Amino acid sequence: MTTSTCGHEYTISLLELKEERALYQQFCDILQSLLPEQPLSFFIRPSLSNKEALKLIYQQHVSEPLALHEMLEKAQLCMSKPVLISKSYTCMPLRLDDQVIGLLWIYAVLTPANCNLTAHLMNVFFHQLHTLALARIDPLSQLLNRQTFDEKVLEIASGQGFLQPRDEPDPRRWYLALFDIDHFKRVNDSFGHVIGDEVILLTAQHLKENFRAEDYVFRYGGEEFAILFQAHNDSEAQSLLDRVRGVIRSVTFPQVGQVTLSVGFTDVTDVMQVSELVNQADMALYHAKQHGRDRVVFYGTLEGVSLQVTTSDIELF
Ligand SMILES: Nc1nc2c(ncn2[C@@H]2O[C@H](COP(=O)(O)OP(=O)(O)OP(=O)(O)O)[C@@H](O)[C@H]2O)c(=O)[nH]1
Repeated sequence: MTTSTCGHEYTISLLELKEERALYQQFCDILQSLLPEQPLSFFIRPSLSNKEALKLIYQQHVSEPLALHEMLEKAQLCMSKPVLISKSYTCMPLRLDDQVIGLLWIYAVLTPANCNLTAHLMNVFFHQLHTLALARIDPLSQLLNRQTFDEKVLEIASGQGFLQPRDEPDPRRWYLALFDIDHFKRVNDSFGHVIGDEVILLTAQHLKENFRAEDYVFRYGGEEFAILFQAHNDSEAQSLLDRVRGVIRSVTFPQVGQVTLSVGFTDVTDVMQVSELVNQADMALYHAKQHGRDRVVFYGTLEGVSLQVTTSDIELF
């Protein structure tokens, strides 16, 4: 962070950033230099999804922080105000569609000048975050798009989680699953592309709802979805994917009725190339398609079998 104290320079420094992690870091650096003596906590929902809980991003000089639910309750007090100032604290909530998607809580009363500048910079930060988030979204399904996929896989394979890992004694590992809607061409041919698009959208929503907020759900291609998710082991991953497959199988899609999915998955190791990882999940998906569809296949169970699949048979992405 520069030593500048100029609001304009702070604004420019936020708008220049094209990567979310750097944007968070910059905003936290700004808070540190703008409010060096103030105890504060800064929370945000990193994906801007209202399903996700607020995460603590930054804290300084805080000895006894308020519980998050207390903060949220207090934030509700300023529904129509951009900033809430009491005798002992200043609260700046960020809102999107009536949801609090971020919260800066300062355990002190700011001067009006500092308060205005901080509120302004918080809005600049949020709008830049929102712009970056929109560039990562597929417009039809509202899932993360293909362009974001490689970036996230590399991030995960190199051991950098964007979010803090859950505090569990038995850590979970990352897996990649490829979901493909079965006989989707028939849906388009029988009902038209508009209904086909609706099936893609509804499937995307069900997938998103059935994975955790910290997992990543992508629209990978036309009727294909890629999921980066966590499980303790291979059998837990298999059960989770089978459950999701079952959920979608039980949905009655308007006009179309039942839709099934084939799924191939593999575990993510830190030495993998993205292409190798996708190739493994794709081989498992291919196997699921070849063995009746509407099933989940783990790449790790394909030893020997995968060798029978010739490269020309595999639809690489
Ligand atoms: N409506 C709609 N259709 C799409 C979209 N993207 C791809 N498709 C169609 O999805 C269909 C995929 O067909 P195939 O690759 O033959 O696969 P399938 O019919 O699902 O058969 P299996 O995968 O073998 O079960 C093609 O007809 C594409 O035109 C999209 O965004 N919207």
